[in-house]
Amino acid sequence: MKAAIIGAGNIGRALAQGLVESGAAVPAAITVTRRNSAALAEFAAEGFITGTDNREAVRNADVIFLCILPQQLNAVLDEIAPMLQAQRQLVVSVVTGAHSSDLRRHLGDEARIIRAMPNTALRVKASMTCLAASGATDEDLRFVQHLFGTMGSSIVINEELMSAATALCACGIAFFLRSIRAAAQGGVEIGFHAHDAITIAAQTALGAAQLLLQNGTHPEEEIDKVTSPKGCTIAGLNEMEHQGLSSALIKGIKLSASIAGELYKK
Ligand SMILES: NC(=O)c1ccc[n+]([C@@H]2O[C@H](COP(=O)([O-])OP(=O)(O)OC[C@H]3O[C@@H](n4cnc5c(N)ncnc54)[C@H](OP(=O)(O)O)[C@@H]3O)[C@@H](O)[C@H]2O)c1
Ligand code: PRO
Repeated sequence: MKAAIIGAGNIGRALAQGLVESGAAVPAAITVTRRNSAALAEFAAEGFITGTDNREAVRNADVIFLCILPQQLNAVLDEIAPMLQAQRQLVVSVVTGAHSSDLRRHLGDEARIIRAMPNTALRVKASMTCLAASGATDEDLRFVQHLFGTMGSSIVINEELMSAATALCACGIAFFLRSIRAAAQGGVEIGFHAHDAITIAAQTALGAAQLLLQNGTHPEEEIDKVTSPKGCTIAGLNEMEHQGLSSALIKGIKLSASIAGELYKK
């Protein structure tokens, strides 16, 4: 696979690294672009093809990943549209809030488009990626599912749920990271050095996630196995709930999803 990553920022970086780490592509088959050429030096040092010319990057690619900000999308689409060969090339957009019909307005009716909503854990092959196809073939979708599957897990969703996916999955990693940081700060208050507190909190979070993913259980079922009667877990949990833990997460995710849906229009 020859890939073009248009927009080598945070998620473009994670994607480039994930593609290589997972063995899906070698650096020499991936062209990464951004306008600031100095910022591409580290990619070049790792063997990626780099450049500031999006058209040139698209010309040589089988798969084009759009990794620019929503407000940068229209200019990029207009720039690459004349180069795009729908028969030969697949467009994968990770851009928040831009519907496939928005992309199609610029790229034409024939364009094969898949929207993807991964998170930065792509770079450690542990992303959750939500996918929705528009005008792409079943084979395209299977290919992209496989691709993101090598960098974690992937799930196909209705495109109308893409803003919800953005909040739960792409922003979600920041929400869980903040939770781990908060737990670690609590850990420091009760006696651990910061580094140990983060290691303990992060591994504990990983264990919690693996219990759910491997056992297919509901979180509350696993919690019931931890909360001894009159014990310290239920005391801690109930205090967190009195302080609004679940409510804060739910409200944050709802706000995030509603803003995700508006970002492209701004
Ligand atoms: N970050 C995440 O975790 C995440 C997860 C899922 C989806 N997304 C979505 O992915 C997109 C990118 O997010 P991000 O966080 O990676 O943003 P970012 O770090 O700002 O990256 C965007 C990149 O696009 C480049 N760029 C801007 N205009 C360009 C152009 N005309 N041609 C080529 N490159 C151009 C920018 O570099 P120059 O200024 O040097 O051009 C920048 O490196 C957004 O739509 C976001 O909603 C992000
Ligand atoms: N980062 C982007 C944002 O914060 C979209 C999901 C993750 O807008």
